[in-house]
Amino acid sequence: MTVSTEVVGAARVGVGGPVGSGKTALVERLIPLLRGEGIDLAVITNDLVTKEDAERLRRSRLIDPERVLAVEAGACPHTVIREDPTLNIEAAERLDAQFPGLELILIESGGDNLASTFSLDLVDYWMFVIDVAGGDDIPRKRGPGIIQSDLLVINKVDLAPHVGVDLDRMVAEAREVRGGRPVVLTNCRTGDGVDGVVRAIRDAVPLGRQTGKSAGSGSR
Ligand SMILES: Nc1nc2c(ncn2[C@@H]2O[C@H](COP(=O)(O)OP(=O)(O)OP(=O)(O)O)[C@@H](O)[C@H]2O)c(=O)[nH]1
Repeated sequence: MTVSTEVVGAARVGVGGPVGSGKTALVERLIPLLRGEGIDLAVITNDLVTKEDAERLRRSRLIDPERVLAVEAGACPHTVIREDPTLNIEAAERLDAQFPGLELILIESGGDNLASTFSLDLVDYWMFVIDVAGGDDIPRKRGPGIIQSDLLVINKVDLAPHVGVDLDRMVAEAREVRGGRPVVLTNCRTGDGVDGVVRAIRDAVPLGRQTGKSAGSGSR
């Protein structure tokens, strides 16, 4: 049997995590690094009832403002990335149609709780961003975002000494509950560690979305 591998759009990478963990800050750091690697990029943001994150990215001038689309998620941020991702899928298809050759779309979820996950109908790969100020017991709580994500990003490592967090223990526990799947440490204030997120994406996600085979870690 011949398997078709026609490219039908950009690869889609989800960025989820609790409120204020640094998802937008991470996206702001990822954009120049990914573009610097020559990747044709766009971004979708999800906010509750505003377009604030999209407007922040457009204002930043890190990327052509037309390449940033906003989805208003309503009361339940996880609904539009998991139970019914239609709005996000439509936004991704609009970007694919508007920018032929688009290779990668970052889809930032609205801030949610430790249980939020992405539908593999929407994304090829997703990361979950937590921060050390949320407490070093967060990995031990084994929320689905922490366990199931393709990549766990522990952000705000600069704050560890200020909030009494034992970073080594936090990372060890995160690795243990994730069964060895990747964990990256970042400081999105300075950009430290963000190159590790780029490497993880590049290692796991074929650019462009292909029919006939599953991309990244999940099939859609
Ligand atoms: N010290 C420190 N602050 C950070 C870091 N990353 C983000 N912040 C700050 O944390 C706050 C929240 O960052 P955002 O990027 O808005 O977080 P978010 O996850 O997108 O927030 P929501 O979309 O509201 O869920 C901001 O004041 C950032 O400046 C970091 O690595 N270190």
